[in-house]
Formats: sequence, C-alpha cells, structure tokens
Amino acid sequence: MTGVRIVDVREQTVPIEADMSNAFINFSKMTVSVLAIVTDEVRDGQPVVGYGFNSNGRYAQGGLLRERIVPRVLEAAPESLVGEHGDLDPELIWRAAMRDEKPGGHGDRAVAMGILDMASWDLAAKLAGVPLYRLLSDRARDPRTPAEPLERVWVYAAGGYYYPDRGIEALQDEMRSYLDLGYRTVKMKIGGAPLEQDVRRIEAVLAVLPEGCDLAVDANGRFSLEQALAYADALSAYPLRWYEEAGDPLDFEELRALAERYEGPLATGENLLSFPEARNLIRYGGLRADRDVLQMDPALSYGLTEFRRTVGMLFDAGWDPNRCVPHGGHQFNLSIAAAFHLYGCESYPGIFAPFGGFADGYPIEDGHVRLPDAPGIGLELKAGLAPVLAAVRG
Ligand SMILES: O=C([O-])CC(=O)C(=O)O
Ligand SMILES: [Mg+2]
Repeated sequence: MTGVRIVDVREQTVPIEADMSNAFINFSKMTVSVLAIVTDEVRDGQPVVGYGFNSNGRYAQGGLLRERIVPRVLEAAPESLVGEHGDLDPELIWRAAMRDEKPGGHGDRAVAMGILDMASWDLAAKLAGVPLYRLLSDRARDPRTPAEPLERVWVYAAGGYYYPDRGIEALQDEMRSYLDLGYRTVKMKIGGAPLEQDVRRIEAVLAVLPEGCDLAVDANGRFSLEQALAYADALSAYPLRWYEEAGDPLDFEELRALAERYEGPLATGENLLSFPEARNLIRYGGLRADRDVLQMDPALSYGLTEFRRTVGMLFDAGWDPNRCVPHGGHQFNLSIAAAFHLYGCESYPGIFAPFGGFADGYPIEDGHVRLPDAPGIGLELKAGLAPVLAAVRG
C-alpha cells in the first residue's frame, strides 16, 4: 500500500471575465475556482499535485469548497482514501467529500464537486505516471467501451457571442479565424437578438463556411415553447449541425414538443448537473438516439466519478455514448472523450483563457486534436495556465 497522503487542498477564485453575452447572461463578472490537492509524494524535487477547475458558465465555488467539501477530505482517515490500486482513489475522495449530503438539490454543489473530482483524477494519473485518458481507459471505462483510447478527438469552435460593439462582419471574421485554426464546425449564439436579426447573422456565417464545414447554434435556454418552435421553423431552412438548448434545461416537455417538430439534430445537457437529471433527460426529453447531441459536462456535474454512471445509463437505455459532446472546452473533458469514445469535445478558441483550449503544440487538424502523453490531464502544458496553477499551489 502506498504511503502517499494528501497534505493540503488549496483553492482560489480566478476571474475569466469578458464583456460578451449569450441569450441569458453576460460574462463580465464570470469567475472560476482553481483547486490544488497537494500530496507528500515528491517527484523530481516537487510534490505531486492534482489540479481542478470548473468550466465556464457557473461561478467559482470557494464557499462550498472551504466550508464543506475540502474539510471532509482533509478529515478523512488517510487509509480510507486508498483504493484497490494502492493509490489515492478519486472515487473514495468523492465519497468522503459527499458525506452527509442528501440526494437532489444539485446546483452549485455539483460544480464544487466537479472541481475536486477533476483534481483527484489529475492526481491519480500523475501518481500512476500515465496520461489521464490512459488511466481512464484502464480503470474507469465502461466494459462496453473499446479498450484503446481515441488517438484524436473531434473538436468544434464555440463562439459567436453578442458583443456590445461588434456587427456581422466581426462575427464573420471571428468564424474565419476558427477555420484558419483548423476547425471545421463552428457555433454561434442565438436568442439574444430578434429572430430576423439572428437569421441574418446565421446567413452571414454560413456564407463564409466552405464546403465540408458546418454551423451549430445555441440559444442557452432562453426560449418559451412558442419561441423555440418559431426558431425551429426558421432554422429548418438551413443545414445546421445542431440547435442547442432552446428552452429551460429542465423543461423536458418543451424539449419533447420541439423534438416532434424539428427534424434536425437538437443538443442539450450542459446545465444538467447530475446523473439523475441526465437520466430524466433520456427518459422524458423525447430526444432521438440517432441524431441528437448530449452535452453533459463532467467538470460541472460532480465530475467524472458521476459521469461514469451517466455513460452506463446511456448504454442501458440503448444510446451510444458517441452521441456525447461535452460542454466545457478544456483538457479534462478532452481526456474523457478520448477514453470513453465520445463523439467529441467543445472548444473556445481565444475565449475563457487560460482555462479553455488544449495543450500547447497540439494544433487542430481537420477538426480534430491529439492528446499529449504527459502524466495527468496535461494542464501544465499550457504556458498561460501553468502560472495560475502554481499560484494556487503556493
Ligand atoms: O455561453 C455559455 O454559457 C456556454 C455555452 O452555452 C456553450 O458553450 O455551449
Ligand atoms: Mg451551450
């Protein structure tokens, strides 16, 4: 049995603000929690540390982490966190952190747990000396998933936000810049402007996309059923990759009615923060296993430890996890996509820095990205992120 122990868990709130809006929120005051699990294991003269953070869109979770989640981990008997592989086990850390928490009421707690869980898996992979996608393939994969991780993962460029002083030409330039980076699918926001204006924005973007490239649109849960259907009718005229989050994320009746009317692919799930919510989506949302896209984001919804259960549920329900393209745009979800053979992973080129994006030196090629073979998630391979992590570690 290893003698590795957790000696400290530190966290900090870091801004990722930008004066841009989707149909629902403005990001001027957006924050992220960054967390470091520090161990007494020393390699190359440095303690082994696992890092985690939440995806954009939900705020930093310092209060929950400091008051409930981190103290439970630090109070747990060290041997109670050591699993069958003889190392600190993310599943056991997760259970210690969730002690005395009732079911339901997911919300921000799911985000706080996602942060801790990302750090636990980064740590576990570093202690095992392998990249996270390899550790997940070996230890966390559903038996129905192929044994070898994907060598490259499909990624798409999410942007097209509403900015105070940007018009349609700037939107076109933004989308062209994503194509220049190697992306083949781009995404833009809708629902923050009247329908006719959004239709003009969509047509402008389609006009700059060459053959073989496509466009998804995202309403961020803004629409009533009536609005969702009006957009559905207008969007049907275009060959869109998908129509995302038309209505409230938990309004499965609205989603079901939309799926009956709109034939193209629908996408949703980024604001489902737990396994039971994802299961309700599959049970009641009327989604179609042959075309719709599931975007549950492990980093916002109790981590990979919970997402594994969601993947098992999808298989049981007759869905292929290949329908999943997690929200979030970072290396944690990219590793999960590679190990679990998900269809792909979101990406936010140039925004939500330095958390968004993949390892430096791994360009997007024909809409796909390869993963580094450094131990852990590979977060230290981003020059912009490394100093932020070091500051949290102290
Ligand atoms: O604008 C946001 O909150 C992010 C989002 O919906 C996405 O990436 O799909
Ligand atoms: Mg979205």
